Amino acid sequence: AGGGGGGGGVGGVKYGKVSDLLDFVNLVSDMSPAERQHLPEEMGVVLNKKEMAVKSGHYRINREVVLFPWTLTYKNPGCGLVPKGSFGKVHLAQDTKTRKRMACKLIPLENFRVADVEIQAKFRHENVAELYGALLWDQKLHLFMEAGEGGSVLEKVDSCGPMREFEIIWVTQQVLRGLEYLHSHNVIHHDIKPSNIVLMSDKAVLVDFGLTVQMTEETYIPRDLRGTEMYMSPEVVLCRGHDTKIDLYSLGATIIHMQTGSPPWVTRFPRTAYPSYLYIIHKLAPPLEDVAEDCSPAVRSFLARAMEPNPALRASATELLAHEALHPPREDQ
Ligand SMILES: Nc1nnc(-c2c[nH]c3ncc(-c4c[nH]c5ccccc45)cc23)o1
Repeated sequence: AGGGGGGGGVGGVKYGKVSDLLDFVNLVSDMSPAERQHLPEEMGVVLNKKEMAVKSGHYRINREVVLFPWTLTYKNPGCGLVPKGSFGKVHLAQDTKTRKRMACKLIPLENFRVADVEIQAKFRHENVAELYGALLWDQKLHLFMEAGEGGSVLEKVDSCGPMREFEIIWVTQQVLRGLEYLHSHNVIHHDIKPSNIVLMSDKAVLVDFGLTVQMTEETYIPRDLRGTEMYMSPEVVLCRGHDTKIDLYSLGATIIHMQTGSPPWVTRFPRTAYPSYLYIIHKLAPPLEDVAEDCSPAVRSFLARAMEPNPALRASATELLAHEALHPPREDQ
């Protein structure tokens, strides 16, 4: 897959379908380090025929595409490289022929998991960052994806401070639509937090599927602790099995971060004194004391439903989308 064929050219990059891309990434990830040494220099599958112009089987950095540091939308001193995702640096990329701007995540082969790509390739939704193609150059996998040029919610909050309630409601609706779709396919994102929500002019999308899990049973029994502590639900901390409801708890924690500028817990339990929050979450969740003082009663009620400690009683994405907090009466009504 990807080697030599397709595109009628000499390079190893071809246009293909999702199944071709999955064959390619499985082939590459199954290889031993020794076998990887003998891979062609350039290899890959491009899904997005419209906006990625493969030329005679080639799609080369600084030829068919250029990568450059992401000039942050805000003035914060970011090094121009987007904060690392689960296992990769994210650059801004631009196709030299179509001018299409994309996000390009570089993942060293030794860190690459097929799950990184599989979910994004198989499940397409307007609130899930679209995967445009996967290419291998000098032992690094380059994932080309839909770019959120407004940066992530974390950058926005770090640079501009707490968000206003109507902005929080807008982001929450977008995230819930993406989660409702993923959960309807038994997919758990597993790392919902401000840095994994990126902004475009007209929507927000979920990114970083490196910890994603596709459930085959009612409950997912984890082998390891996955996610980011401050946004983690009590049932994940307990490690006795969980389901898609964990993403809604993490969304609640993300809302607290958007409205106060800090994740839950850290203001009351400073990181300097608490190396881990797992016990605190287990004993004290939900962190409703960390909800912003000026939070509206409707959003406060939303948070109680999203962060209900018992996942069986916690609201689903569909139920939360119907919550009154997301349908505030218009000013003039
Ligand atoms: N870990 C991860 N896996 N996939 C992505 C990703 C896909 N499309 C994207 N678009 C934008 C950004 C992004 C994050 N912080 C930023 C700050 C400034 C500008 C852009 C950004 C990240 C992505 O990120």
